[in-house]
Amino acid sequence: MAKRIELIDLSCSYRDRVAVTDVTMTIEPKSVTAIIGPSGCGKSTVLRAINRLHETIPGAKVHGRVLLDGEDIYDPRIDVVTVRRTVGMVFQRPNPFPTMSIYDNVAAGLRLAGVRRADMDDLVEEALTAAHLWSEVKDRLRRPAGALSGGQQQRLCIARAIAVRPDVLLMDEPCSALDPISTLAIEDLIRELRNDYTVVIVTHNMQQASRVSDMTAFFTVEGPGQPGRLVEYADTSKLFSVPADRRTEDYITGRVG
Ligand SMILES: Nc1ncnc2c1ncn2[C@@H]1O[C@H](COP(=O)(O)OP(=O)(O)OP(=O)(O)O)[C@@H](O)[C@H]1O
Repeated sequence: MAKRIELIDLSCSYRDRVAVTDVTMTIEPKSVTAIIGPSGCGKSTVLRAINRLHETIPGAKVHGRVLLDGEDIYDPRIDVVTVRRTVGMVFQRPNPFPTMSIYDNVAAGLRLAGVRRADMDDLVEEALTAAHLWSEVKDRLRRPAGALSGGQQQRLCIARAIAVRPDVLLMDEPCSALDPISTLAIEDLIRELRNDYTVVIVTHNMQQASRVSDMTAFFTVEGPGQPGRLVEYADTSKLFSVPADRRTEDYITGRVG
C-alpha cells in the first residue's frame, strides 16, 4: 500500500514565475512528513505536484521528477486519473459534498473505482471507522454531510480520501479551520494513518509538526519574487532540537517568518 516518494530536482512554476525550485528529497513509506516554512515558500505547490494537481492551473509547469516506488508520475504513459487515486488529498477547508449524504460522500469515490454494490456498506463503514467517525455518524448515514461539525466534516473528507485505498495521503493544513479539540482528533488520526500510508502534511503549526511527524522538511524563500527552496530535511526531533542550518533555527525559534 504505502509507497516511497522521491522528489528529484523538482521545480514548479506559475506562468513565468518559478515558485519553488531544486527540491530533492525522499519520503519513506509508512511515515508522516511535515512540510513547514514561511508563507509563500512553496509548501502547497510542492504538495500539489505530488498528485499532479499543480498542472491543472493554467500556465503552471513542473520540471524534475516525482517517483512513486520508482515510477515517474509525470511519465507520459502514466494515467493522471490513476495518479490522483493513488495519491489522495485532504484540503485546508473541509470540502464534503454538503447536500450529499454522509454515506454517499464516502461511497462516491468507491463507485467511480468500480466497487460492487454488495461490498459498499462494508467499505464505507471501514473508511469511516479508520477516520474515527463511525461511532458518531453510524445512526445518521443518510443525513447530509453539511449538517456535520467542521471537525467531523474534515474526518469525513479523510474517510472519503482513504476509502479508495490510496498509497499516499497529502494533507494541506488539514486543521487550520478547526477548533483545538477537533485538531487533536485529526492529529491522533494522522499518527495512526502512518501504519498504512505515506502521509505528507503541510502545516503552519510547528507544535503540530513535532507532534505528528517523523520527518520534517523546512522550506524558505529569500525574498519577494525569489523561488522557495528546501533548506533542511531531517528527523523531526533533530530538526527541532539541533537544526543544521541557521535559517531553520531562526524560523523555529521565531526570529523570522
Ligand atoms: N495559482 C497561482 N498563481 C500564481 N502564483 C501562485 C499561485 N499559487 C501560488 N502562487 C505563488 O507561488 C508561491 C508559492 O505559493 P504556495 O501557496 O505554494 O506557498 P505556501 O508556502 O504554501 O504559502 P502559504 O503558507 O501562505 O499557504 C507564492 O509566491 C505564491 O504567490
